[in-house]
Formats: sequence, C-alpha cells, structure tokens
Amino acid sequence: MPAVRFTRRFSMAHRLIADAASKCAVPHGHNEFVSVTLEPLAEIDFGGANYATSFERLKTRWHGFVDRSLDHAFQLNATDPLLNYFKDHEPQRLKQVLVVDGDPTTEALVIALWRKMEAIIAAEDLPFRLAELAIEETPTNTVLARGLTDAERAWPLAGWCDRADNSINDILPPESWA
Ligand SMILES: Nc1nc2c(c(=O)[nH]1)N=C([C@H](O)[C@H](O)COP(=O)(O)OP(=O)(O)OP(=O)(O)O)CN2
Repeated sequence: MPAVRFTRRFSMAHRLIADAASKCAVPHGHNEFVSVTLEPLAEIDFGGANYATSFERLKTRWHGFVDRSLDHAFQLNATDPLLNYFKDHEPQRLKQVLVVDGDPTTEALVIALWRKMEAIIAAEDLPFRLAELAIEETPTNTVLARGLTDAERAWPLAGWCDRADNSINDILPPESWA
C-alpha cells in the first residue's frame, strides 16, 4: 500500500553535557528536517478518492506542533544548569525550551517525536501507523527509527512527549500549551 511521507524544516539549538570535553557542550544550532512516513491501516478505496486521508488532515496538527513548538526551541538535558537560568530569569521563554531525560541528542529527539506523533495519530483518529521518523540534523547526519523498543517506549523522557498537544517540557502545566 502506498505510504505518505511529510517533511518539515525547523531551527533548533542544543548542547550535550554528558561528555564535558565534547565540542557539543557549547550551545549551538542546526537547521533540521523531520520526516514522518505514515502507512494506511486499510486498503485504499481505489476508483474513488484514491487516498485513505487527505494530506491536509494527516499533517496539519503535526506541522502545527513543529512550527509552533519545535522551531527555534532550545533543547536541554533535564539536569542542565541552563534550565535554572530560564526558570529564574526568563520564564517567559520556557515555552521554547525542550527538555529530555539525559542529553538532547538527535536520537533522543527521534524517540520523543515518535511518541508525540503516535499521540497525535491517536488523538486525530487517523487510520495510519507511523512507519518511520527521521531527523536530518546536518546535511551529513541523519537519525531515524522504524519503531520503538519497549525500553524506548518506557524511557521517562517526561509526559510531554506522550501528549498530542504542543508541549515540549513538563515545567509548564499541560493546560498552558493549548
Ligand atoms: N550520536 C550523536 N552524536 C552527536 C550528536 C547527536 O545528536 N547524536 N550531535 C552532535 C552535535 O550536534 C554536532 O553539532 C554534530 O556534529 P558533526 O557530526 O561534526 O556534524 P557535521 O555535519 O559538521 O559533520 P561532518 O562530519 O563535518 O559532516 C555531535 N555528535
């Protein structure tokens, strides 16, 4: 069955602090592309609309999340002291701070976004399954998944990634992301 793939561009910044000697311990940014591949759960009714669901219905909520929340977010480790800077001095910017358990690598983001996309598919009642999610971090580095392991599903990235809203951290309450 034909699958569909949507790609969206976003800008981000992050820093990786687990390896203090890494060049990535200094905040830096990338212009990234996230692609999702969706497979219909049932046969397409050929001879009629010739699609299972319109592109617009499939991608509007997902791209809204990418544009409103992922684009220009600063991705941080939950233990990064920079998080306290934003909490104490610029709390109005917390909506642009994405937080994960451990370093905000592209691998971590792929897992977090997989879970977010699955939450959106369920909330929208889309008759599709997520077959692949890829993030092109740089023109020469791409990380992708074609499913999650039980450990990746249980990884306590935090509640935000399992909700179909625009949340990217759990510092702010769920109702603030509407
Ligand atoms: N496994 C991971 N390793 C690294 C990640 C990551 O997300 N997962 N991220 C980084 C940094 O973000 C870094 O900025 C990327 O650096 P680099 O590989 O040097 O990127 P380039 O596109 O410049 O690579 P070239 O080899 O020059 O093409 C580091 N590691």
